[in-house]
Amino acid sequence: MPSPRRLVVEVGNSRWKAGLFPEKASRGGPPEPVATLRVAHADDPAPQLRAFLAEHAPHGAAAPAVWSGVNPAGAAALLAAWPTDCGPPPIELPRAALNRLIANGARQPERVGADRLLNALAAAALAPAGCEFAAVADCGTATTIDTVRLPAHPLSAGDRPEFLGGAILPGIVLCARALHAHTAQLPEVSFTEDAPADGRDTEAAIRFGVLEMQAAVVDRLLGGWAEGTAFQILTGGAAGLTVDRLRRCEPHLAPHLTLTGLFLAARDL
Ligand SMILES: Nc1ncnc2c1ncn2[C@@H]1O[C@H](COP(=O)(O)OP(=O)(O)OP(=O)(O)O)[C@@H](O)[C@H]1O
Ligand SMILES: CC(C)(CO)[C@@H](O)C(=O)NCCC(=O)O
Ligand SMILES: [K+]
Repeated sequence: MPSPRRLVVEVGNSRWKAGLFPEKASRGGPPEPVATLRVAHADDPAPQLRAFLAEHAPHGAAAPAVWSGVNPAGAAALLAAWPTDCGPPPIELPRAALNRLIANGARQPERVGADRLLNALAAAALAPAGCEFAAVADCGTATTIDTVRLPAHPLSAGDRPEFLGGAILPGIVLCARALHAHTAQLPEVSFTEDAPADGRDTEAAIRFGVLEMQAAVVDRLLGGWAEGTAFQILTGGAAGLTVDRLRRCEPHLAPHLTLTGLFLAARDL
């Protein structure tokens, strides 16, 4: 019988994401999901979750599944529609559990989004030994660019990573939507890998402007913090569209960073 897999679910503002992780930690490097799923809140979760688990956890996932997130209404809807033939609905990662794993240097620590703290936790696991700081850009509905002080002695129980705060700005879709909502002539555009963003028509000019704006902020903050010595990580749904436009920094791409942070925290429950 293969080792069981742990299901974790992160509830974002536009989508929820699930990750299946091997229950037993592999030696070397932070845990990576064996499979992931991204579903828009507007979609019925049941069919996609059933198909995902049937394919990637045919012997059932280890209980309990754990969720965390920044969108209480989205989480309530997901839990209400959870197909119980897939196992009991996930339990919420208690904030206290997260607080045990990561110190929080924010002025109002309880207001910091769990996704930002989970990213910081995963960044600390991912950063090479000897780094003093990590910086994480997460390009989602909102984009966040945060810094983390890394523990000098990761194996000593009292030495935790510390979330230091950062920037919150609109993600690429929100930027484009705001242009459409507040102008007479600008259309709503979508961002796909093959849609032109070369500025040669109205849609392409909006994509060009918005993507360059995101990349410029990521470049400036990720590349600038701690004089560029922080370990730099890029994640989120729009990371792939952003990375090629960076000029100054070459961040480590970690598409499932938040899920890795959630698995680390869930494993510690
Ligand atoms: N297939 C795709 N290719 C490129 N970019 C995408 C794709 N799907 C979504 N995006 C972009 O990713 C962003 C959403 O990212 P992500 O899935 O990380 O966050 P989310 O669930 O929308 O929000 P949250 O920040 O709350 O987690 C949007 O800006 C969207 O344009
Ligand atoms: C900033 C977002 C929207 C990013 O997903 C989320 O982390 C959030 O709602 N945070 C609450 C405010 C804060 O983190 O300070
Ligand atoms: K996010």
